Amino acid sequence: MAENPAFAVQEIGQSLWLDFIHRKALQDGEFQRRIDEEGVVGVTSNPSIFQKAIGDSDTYDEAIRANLDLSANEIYESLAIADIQQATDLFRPIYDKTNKQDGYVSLEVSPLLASSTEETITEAKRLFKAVDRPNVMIKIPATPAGIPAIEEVIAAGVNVNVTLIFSVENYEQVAEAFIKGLERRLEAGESVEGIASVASFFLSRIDNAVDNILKNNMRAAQVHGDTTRIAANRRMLGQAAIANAKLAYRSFQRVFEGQRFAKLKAAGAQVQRPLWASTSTKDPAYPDTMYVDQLIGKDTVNTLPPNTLEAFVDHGTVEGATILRNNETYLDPTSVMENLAELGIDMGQVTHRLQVDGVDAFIESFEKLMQQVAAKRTLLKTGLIDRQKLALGIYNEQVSKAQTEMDKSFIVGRIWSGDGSVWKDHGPTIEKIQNRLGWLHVLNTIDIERLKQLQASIKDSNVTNVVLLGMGGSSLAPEVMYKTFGKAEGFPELKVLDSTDPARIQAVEDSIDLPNTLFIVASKSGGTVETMSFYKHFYEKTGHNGSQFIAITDPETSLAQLAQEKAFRDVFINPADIGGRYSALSYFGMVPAALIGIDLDRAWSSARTMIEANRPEIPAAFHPGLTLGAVIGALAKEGRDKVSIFTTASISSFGDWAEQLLAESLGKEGKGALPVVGATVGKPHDYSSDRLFLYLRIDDDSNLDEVDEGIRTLREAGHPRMTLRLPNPYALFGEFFRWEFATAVAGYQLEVNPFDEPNVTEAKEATKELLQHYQEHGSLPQSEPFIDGTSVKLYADETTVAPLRELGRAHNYDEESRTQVLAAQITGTNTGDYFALLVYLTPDEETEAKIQEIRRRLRHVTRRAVTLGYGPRYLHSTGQFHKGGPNNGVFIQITANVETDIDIPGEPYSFGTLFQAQAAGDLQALHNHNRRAFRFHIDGDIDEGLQKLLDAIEFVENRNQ
Ligand SMILES: O=C(CO)[C@@H](O)[C@H](O)[C@H](O)[C@H](O)COP(=O)(O)O
Ligand SMILES: O=C[C@H](O)COP(=O)(O)O
Repeated sequence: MAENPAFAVQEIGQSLWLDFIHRKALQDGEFQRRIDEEGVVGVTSNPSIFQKAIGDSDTYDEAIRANLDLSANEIYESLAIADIQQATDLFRPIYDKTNKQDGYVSLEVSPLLASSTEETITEAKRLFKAVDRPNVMIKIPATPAGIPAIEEVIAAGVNVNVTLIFSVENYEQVAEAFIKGLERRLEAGESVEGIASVASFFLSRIDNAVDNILKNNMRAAQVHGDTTRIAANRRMLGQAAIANAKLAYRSFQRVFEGQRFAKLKAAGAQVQRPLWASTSTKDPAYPDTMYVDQLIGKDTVNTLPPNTLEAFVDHGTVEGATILRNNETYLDPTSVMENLAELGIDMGQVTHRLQVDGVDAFIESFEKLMQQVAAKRTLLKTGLIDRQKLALGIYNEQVSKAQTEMDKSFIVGRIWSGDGSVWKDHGPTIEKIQNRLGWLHVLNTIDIERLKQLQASIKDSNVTNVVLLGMGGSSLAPEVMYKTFGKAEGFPELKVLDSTDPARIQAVEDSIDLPNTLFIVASKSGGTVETMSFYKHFYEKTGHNGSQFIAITDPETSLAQLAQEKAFRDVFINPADIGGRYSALSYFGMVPAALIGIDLDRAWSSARTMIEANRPEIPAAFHPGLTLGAVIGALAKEGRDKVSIFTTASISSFGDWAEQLLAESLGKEGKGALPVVGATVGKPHDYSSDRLFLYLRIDDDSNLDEVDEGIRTLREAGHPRMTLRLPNPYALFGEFFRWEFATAVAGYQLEVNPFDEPNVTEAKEATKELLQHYQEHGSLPQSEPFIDGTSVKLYADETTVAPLRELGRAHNYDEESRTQVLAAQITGTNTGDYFALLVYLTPDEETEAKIQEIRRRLRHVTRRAVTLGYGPRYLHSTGQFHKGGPNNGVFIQITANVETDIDIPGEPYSFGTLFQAQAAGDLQALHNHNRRAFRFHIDGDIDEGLQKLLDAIEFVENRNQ
């Protein structure tokens, strides 16, 4: 007997078929290898198999792309038929060699037709013709509607694989239908030769169902302490399926060795072989080849999924025609059935249910596949798949694992259905999260027609400027839009005011034509101190002219009320379930977009395309939001938690928006991924191994080649990278959504709630207390600098200073030298640390250039990530991460004296005092979290002061050389 069990069974008269199909395996030689080495002589497919092949892989993308105008069903059919044809051609030599006994490939009729005889008949004949190969078998279920169809289709000369058979009675109906079909042919004078059929009898599902009942029985018997009953039930575990198949085989022998069939046989008919299906063991307690070893018999087929086939080839046993025998483990089938009946198990009922469920499961797979194909078609039409490129090197595996896990946990579907438990297990947080998912539904909640009317009313009007007053999520997206698109012809300019620095407020005021300016007061809460202070200032400046104001806020906020009282020009009430940083596509982003003349239809269509491409039907492997989120989350978990975002020139402000989204959503509970934005692309040696690079590029942007080159060099040096190619700037409206979705997904990965910002309020509270002190004492509290130079003073708490002194000593630094103390801090960081420059200066050109130089040099010297944020703006963005994220930040707060000041109408403090109190409040909050933070206060010329910081960096650089 052959040594390989897969060939040995053939000698007993059993054929092994493969229960699997996939284009890749057809093309890369896997099928041929299985024919050659594993004795495979046929193939079965079903809707679940095609769902996995077509729906869950990218192998078919090219073929789908070539058929984008077809319906999902037509696309599926063209793919399936092409695979079946390729497989039939591959197995044709076997078909010829075995004289039409083997070499068949099965294709199932749509499971949606399982309850209609007529439609099944038509469909089976149509598919048989469409595949157009003699060795194809059309699969028809053995349902009540299927049985008459089988007879009819056999009579028409079609090869049939009857599927979903679970009971012996049903098997006998199938055999009867087959024989009748052949008899009709004989009667009609037609040939019965070469018409092949198999009857697919399912195994593991029967054991699954019966074992469940037995185990329930055992639990019940346990309650009564009935050990005899427990034992009787236990003895029957794992017996039902094999016993049932053996009984079916007896029927087979009776029918096909009987007189009636003899006549057909004489006319050249083949027997309808029983085919064992559902043969992978589902209960890991059972041997993985039990449905193969025990069911070997002449004139049978066993169709095996790849794993089971491999297991059988590896360690299967072939001990003759086991189907005819019993042994100590697998008992006599008749007695098994009697025992099961005695234990109250009605096999008729069990098998009937299994067939009904089986049809349903195939329908489910089929429908899922249709949705996936439709979604894939949409996705391919958008070009999004081709435009997202992962180059993650060794991290590929983690990311695909994360994708698979999320697919299995239905994360995308659960997010879309508003399931807050995706992020938190239980408790009131779930409800809070559920009230933060409105960004998913902007297409239904934002009234674009109303925005178009607003747009029309502004175009060519006397409004020359729009000033947006708002912080963080209420201002960042409009800023990106204006910086990217500018203003369209006939529309006003947009200025974003998000700083309490009096010089900046003055600069805005000086740059506008006040009477012709429209102010947008944008605040979700309606109570943000900066925003409302700006409002008070400009409301007074306009001479209390409410018609120069528009409010964007949540329902029933004090701002909504104010807008009504002061007769604002317009009020946009935003859905309350959209959090600030997820509000780009809500009124917070779209009202300013309308006012600067952005093409709203184009913007909305870009957003819509992306939103649809993120629907649950899109498989995890291609899902744009899930993929980006998986990359960010999985790499952060691997220590690549500094997310450097680079863009080409025209969309360079996108990073500021994404920075808030990622930092504030993920930086909490000591975890997070730190966005690093606005930096120049460095050389590989500027970075250590804590980076992930995310690159957004516009296809024909001005500096494309330069950035491409820089990024390529980083990738070649082994840094992981994901590139998102955008066809034009309007694609940003889609990106807003992709990044929001991705952030929600990364929040799931990092097990944090991505919709709250628990640590932002701490700086606010500290600021409030300082302002209270100011009110009571006429000045902000003063602390003692630990280095008191003439042009620069350094302040910090003892937790920050003590280790610095120690480090300084180790390096023989002068404890009183500012440069050397700073140098100690610059030198004294650990792997994974980052620097944050928190700048409370007015960013004129010269200052900005110097700060950028500091940033670049600091990165170069330390290879640490260096972030840059202007206060108080960053408080509404990275401020959350600084305090809530991991304690690996070193904070250098840069302040200066306020030269000119502006009063805030109705408040006892000025903008200048507020600005200073915000800096001091944040420093205090950082210290409260034991962060290494110090204040670098410039007392005099800014440029000179900043030079001192550069000197310290240079000092370290020189020491390093
Ligand atoms: O019907 C045939 C062969 O005719 C098979 O393709 C059959 O559908 C499969 O073996 C089963 O669906 C697999 O079932 P299971 O292992 O998932 O329980
Ligand atoms: O990111 C949001 C900012 O903290 C501002 O909040 P707000 O919209 O309630 O004014």
